[in-house]
Amino acid sequence: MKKIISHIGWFIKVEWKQYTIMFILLIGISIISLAPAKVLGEAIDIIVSSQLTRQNFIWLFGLLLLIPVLRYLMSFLYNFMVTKEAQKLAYQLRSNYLKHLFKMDSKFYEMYEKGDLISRVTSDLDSITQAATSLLEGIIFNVGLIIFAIAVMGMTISWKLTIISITIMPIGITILNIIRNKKRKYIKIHREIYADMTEKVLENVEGQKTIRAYVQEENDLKRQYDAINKDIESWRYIVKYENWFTPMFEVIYGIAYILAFSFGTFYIMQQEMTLGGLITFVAYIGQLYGPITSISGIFTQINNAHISIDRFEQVMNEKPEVHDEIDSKAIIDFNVIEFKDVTFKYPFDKQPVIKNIDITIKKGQTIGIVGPTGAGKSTLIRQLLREFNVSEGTILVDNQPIQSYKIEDIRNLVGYVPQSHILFRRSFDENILIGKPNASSQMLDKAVKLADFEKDLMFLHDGLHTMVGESGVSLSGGQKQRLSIARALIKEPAILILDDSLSAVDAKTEDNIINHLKEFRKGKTNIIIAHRFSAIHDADIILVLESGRITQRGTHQELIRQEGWYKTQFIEQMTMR
Ligand SMILES: Nc1ncnc2c1ncn2[C@@H]1O[C@H](COP(=O)(O)OP(=O)(O)OP(=O)(O)O)[C@@H](O)[C@H]1O
Repeated sequence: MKKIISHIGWFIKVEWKQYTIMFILLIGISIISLAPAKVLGEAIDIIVSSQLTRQNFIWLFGLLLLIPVLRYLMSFLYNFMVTKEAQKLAYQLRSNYLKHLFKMDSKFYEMYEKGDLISRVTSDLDSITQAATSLLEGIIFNVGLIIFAIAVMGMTISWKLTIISITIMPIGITILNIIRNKKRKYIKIHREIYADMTEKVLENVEGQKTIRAYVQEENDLKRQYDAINKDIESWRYIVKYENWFTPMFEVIYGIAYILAFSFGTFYIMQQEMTLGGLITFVAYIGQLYGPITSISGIFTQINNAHISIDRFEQVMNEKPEVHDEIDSKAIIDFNVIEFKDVTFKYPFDKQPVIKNIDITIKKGQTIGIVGPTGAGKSTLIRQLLREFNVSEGTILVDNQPIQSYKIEDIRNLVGYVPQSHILFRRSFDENILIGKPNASSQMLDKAVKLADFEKDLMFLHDGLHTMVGESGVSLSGGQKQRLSIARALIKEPAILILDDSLSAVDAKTEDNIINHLKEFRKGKTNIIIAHRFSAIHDADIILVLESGRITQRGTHQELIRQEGWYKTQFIEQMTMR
């Protein structure tokens, strides 16, 4: 409870006026809920004692009519407000979470699976929001109703009967507590199993084409069913205790009725209470059932919310290792970038992927990077995106460590075209404009031209306004590559990185793009990772990376004269042509 309040205290502080009105409404609703039984009891006593007059009748009739109308109005207002507050809170928590995810670095995304992150912002967040809003109702309304009912029963009907009837209640409440404690143990496990199931469903949706291509539907479905079964199994544990104990609570509650009825009849005979009093009393016993079980439900909700808050806060408390310092410097262009003895190891790996790298990248140069698959080419160049901190050595930008600059500025220097192209379900131009949202239409046209995408436009029914299908499925591999290149080019970045981004285009298109880069990116830096040497042939410097180390460097002409990986591969590629 304390945890929930401290977690959403800021929200209650901001919304205190609404919370105060809701508090007053709930007290009103709980008092008014008790009124019909009381009026009915009074009416019966008046009838039994033959004191029913026309005036009494109109008065009682009016009251019985007014009570539900008032209750309806108050409940309507309360429900309206509570729903609005729940939505506001969910919006705030969700947007804070999403903002936080954007701040996190690549290490964080290696630690958490997508499905897990999604379940934290959906089911966990729902349980926090629910607790934060329904707790007020649960506690104020139910506790209020129990207190008022017992007070009315004791003060206006019979203290003795009240004490006799409610002594049985603690046993019932203890039973409800047992159920709650047993459930708590399994809820945490269930949340983890649920996250795992979400991850598997996501993987299945993303990879369904591959699964179908390899006719693996049955195997994959089996994996899915296993995950779903595990989820159901864990939920079964949770409801098991409920199914065992809830009927016992009903039996004990029934005893309260028997006690009220038998002792009540006895007190009527003793003329210690009236028939109307007993009817009101029994009606109140009935009215207490809901609040008592609800309060136990509230404790379950509190438990769930505690677990969810822990899971939610675990993510929110993660700090990115790659972050800005207060005195981080701004940078809009550079002259020279130097890798000095850089070694890098992925956070959860034992061995470094790139080792003792020394390179100098000057403004205006075109650098080619080649090497066997898995040699570390992408890893090497992605260091410029500041996804991770290097493990050893330094990267200097104009003689200052790269960490001393604002991360956003460093990323803004770079236009990175990755190997796997992420296209969004937006139009072609919107996909390109992600590179520079405020670009003019001339800049857009130029980027399309430079990426050699112009020729594809005639096949699009609505030109650049045509929608790209889900994850770009309606595009060929080469079209996706060129669209991604246009996105990077529109940014007019100081450094353009093509990470094996020409692998799916034909030789002529590759030639066109390389020629466009030479022509239009004069004075800017291009880094091209490629397997086909034709793409890096004219680079100022070509680096050969093997097993994470630079084994050769030089121009194409220099490298084909040296014995080594480059010459061997070059001859192989020439003979295959
Ligand atoms: N996020 C990651 N976490 C752990 N290891 C990784 C990660 N990304 C890449 N690796 C590993 O680092 C090594 C180098 O990968 P990298 O993608 O840099 O090579 P590459 O030379 O670009 O390969 P390719 O030519 O096939 O694209 C590989 O062994 C790969 O498994």
